[in-house]
Amino acid sequence: MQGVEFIYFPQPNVDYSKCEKWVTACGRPTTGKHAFVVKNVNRNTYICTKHFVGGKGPTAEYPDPIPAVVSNAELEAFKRRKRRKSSSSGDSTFDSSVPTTDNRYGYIVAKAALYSEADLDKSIHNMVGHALTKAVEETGHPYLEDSNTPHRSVSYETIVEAYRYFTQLPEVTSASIRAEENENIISVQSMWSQRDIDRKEKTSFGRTYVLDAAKNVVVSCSSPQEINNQVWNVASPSGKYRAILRKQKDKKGDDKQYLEIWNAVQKVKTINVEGLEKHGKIISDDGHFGSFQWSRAEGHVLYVAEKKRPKASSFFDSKPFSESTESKEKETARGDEFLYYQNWGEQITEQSSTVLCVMDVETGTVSVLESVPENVSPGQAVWAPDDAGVVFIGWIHEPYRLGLKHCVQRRSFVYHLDIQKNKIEKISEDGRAVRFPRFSPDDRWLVYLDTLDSGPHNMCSRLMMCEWERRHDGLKPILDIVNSAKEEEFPGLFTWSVPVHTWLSDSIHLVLNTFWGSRSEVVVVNTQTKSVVRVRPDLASWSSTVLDIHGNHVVIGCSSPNQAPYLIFGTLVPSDLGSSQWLRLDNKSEVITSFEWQIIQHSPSSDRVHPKYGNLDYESILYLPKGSSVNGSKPPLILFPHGGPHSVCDGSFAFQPAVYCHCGFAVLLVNFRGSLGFGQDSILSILGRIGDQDVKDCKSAADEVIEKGLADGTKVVVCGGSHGGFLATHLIGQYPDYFKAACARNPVTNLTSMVGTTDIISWVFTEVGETFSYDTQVDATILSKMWDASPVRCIKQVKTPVLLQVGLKDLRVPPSQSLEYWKMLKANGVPVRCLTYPDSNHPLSEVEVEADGLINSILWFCQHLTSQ
Ligand SMILES: CSCC[C@H](NC=O)C(=O)N[C@@H](Cc1ccccc1)C(=O)O
Repeated sequence: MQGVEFIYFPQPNVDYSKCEKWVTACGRPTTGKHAFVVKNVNRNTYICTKHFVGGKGPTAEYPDPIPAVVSNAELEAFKRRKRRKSSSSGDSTFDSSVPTTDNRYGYIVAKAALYSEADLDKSIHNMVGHALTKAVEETGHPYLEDSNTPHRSVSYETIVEAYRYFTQLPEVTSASIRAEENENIISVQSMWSQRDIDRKEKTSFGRTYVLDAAKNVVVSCSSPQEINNQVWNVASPSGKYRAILRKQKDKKGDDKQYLEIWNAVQKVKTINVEGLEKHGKIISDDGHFGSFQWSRAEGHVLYVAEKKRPKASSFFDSKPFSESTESKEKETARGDEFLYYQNWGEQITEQSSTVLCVMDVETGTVSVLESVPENVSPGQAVWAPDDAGVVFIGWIHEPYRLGLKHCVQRRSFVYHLDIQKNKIEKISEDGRAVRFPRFSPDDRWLVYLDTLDSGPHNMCSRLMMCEWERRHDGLKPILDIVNSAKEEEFPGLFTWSVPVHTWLSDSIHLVLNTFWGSRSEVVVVNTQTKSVVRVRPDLASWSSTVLDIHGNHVVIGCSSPNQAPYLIFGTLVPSDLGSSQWLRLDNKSEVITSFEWQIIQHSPSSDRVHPKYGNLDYESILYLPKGSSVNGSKPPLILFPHGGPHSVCDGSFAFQPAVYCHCGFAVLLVNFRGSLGFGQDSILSILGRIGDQDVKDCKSAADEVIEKGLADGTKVVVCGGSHGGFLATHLIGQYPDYFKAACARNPVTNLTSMVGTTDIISWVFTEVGETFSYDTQVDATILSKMWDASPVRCIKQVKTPVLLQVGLKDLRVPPSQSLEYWKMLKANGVPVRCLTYPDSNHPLSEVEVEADGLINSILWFCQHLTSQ
């Protein structure tokens, strides 16, 4: 392995003079806050091999380190001096018994290190960079190697190899900032997720960066450490304690949860929360119900759990009913063994009714807050000022629950529960759906997001605010719905999440994430002037997402289609955002050299202009294999529309298109009208027009790319999941000669049969332009609209071979949608192959399933691109 290695530093108690010599030689400051002197050296001190002439560590000729940052001229001078002096130091030469360091990752890293951040970053950079370069060098673009006979040049081994290279790129999942006692010293704890195809799972690992905010430098960075069983890990406001919720299998193999309290040096206690039998499972950070928060006084932890269910027993269970068992007996429900508990749909099947719980850290006792109305499932709870109560979101679950995943419009309220007075009040307006309540650092202001409580499953949000003490005087929108926006203007707030800490220290500015065209942007909102300003921490990355805020410090995840995620730390100056300071925590992650990408703007042709909303432009992201037009051979094209339809391809690093493009395909991700980030009119424009407007937007985007000569119009395939699969199956029905192959993951194929089976019935009504209410019945007129919008309508035209990928546990688009389509294709003599994944639900995102689906799709495309 090329690159940097780390070796142990000589220990003062073993060889004081060598230690002292090395300390001086490596040229670190010996005074000031970050002084490096002999007394700082301990068993965890390492030195990077780049500190030695030759860059490979101590040699007989150059046994001692030199400062890391030396110019070539300085290095030559050092060598000359050394030659003149000859080797007269008397020091022992390199001791081969130096203990080896951790090399689990194929390169050697140190735990607490004496090295420059750049050194470590270079080693990672090299590792990933070499891997990818090697992949292209050794395998070429599998498809492009011989574009006339691609089926011969591509083997699954080649694709597997390419797949493996991409699994080396971790994705950041969260980060939190903590200030040490010395306020300039900041630590950033980051969590990452990485595919491990051999273990068939995603592994999580943590890395901690220690920064000197005043000097804007990274002081040290821990090696990655795998952390797989933490459900929550949250620091107390002072940073003195941590509450960790851990899941662990018991001897029977059942998942158990334990709540642990840690101080700076040790675990203080473990509470077997399930053993207390107060509630069901504590809910994780699921983006819907879950929250886990210390009280300001640090005496309590607030969390959300599934409600305890009464024990059900059979009618024939003949336990004697005695005095001593009376109270227990009352808790059991005879004949309820098979009672149906409705859940919250796709991927939220463990939640039915939730409860708010408070754990007393001192005593380890748990109280379930009882005053939440019966028809409400609470979640996203935060402590109210003075810890006197809690503020939470309550979703109304009567008359029945509609799936919550990817659906922001579910009827809900912001509630305040005064714990002492046991009094509950509604804060938000009626007729709305609300999310993410957040108090300002001075506890004066409360903000949250709201949308209509009906209509499309995602849309433009309002940012609402009230002054807490005067909350009864009303709420004001800080950001309102934006119907349409000109180029570069703010298109409205479109977001799936708001960081737990979202305010800057002045309690005036908020930092939020939003989709802005085909991009994820971080914006600073001034709640007084209502201005919205984008902050772009790094011009080298296209998309950014704020992960945590502390004071005026922010940590932001950055990436681009061809750049793996990395972190940037920033110190914002709210009055002059342009002078904010940025610091890259990881060295620039590898730019994937096998492809390039660009944004393409589209204006619908005059026949496609919306009758009500007029001209609405849209965009797409085109990935192009590098060198694909060499010798005039154009790459085949994968048209890849997103699902939703109210979602967006935001230009952050995306695994699937990256693998496709690395394998030699041009990939076109289309943000057709109806996507997030282009104003509310764009969202509304598609309602009643799915299967038509969106289909034409995608087809014409592909036409434009082909007309520009960027891809081969005779080699076009299409793929997509869910609504993207709906578009793929529509496209092959409406343009039977255009596509050589199609791949659809859990596609919506027939709305008339899906309306009774999906967890989000409302979607079917809304998207065909009908109003949904819980008691609406489908009649012949509505059914015919649904039929007209369905891909099965054009089944007779389909000629394109179809690969179906089906999660048998999908609640969103039930497998019957794919299987119904499969039967029709079979009956009509169209080549079809169907992969069913027994334990998968809608996204097919389990590592093994994702890999199987991805590789099969590439092989399917290659097979049918050549068999004409
Ligand atoms: C009744 S199925 C509707 C299709 C589904 N829409 C919402 O869930 C869909 O297309 N799902 C997308 C997931 C998604 C949806 C919204 C935003 C981001 C992702 C898919 O599986 O790709």
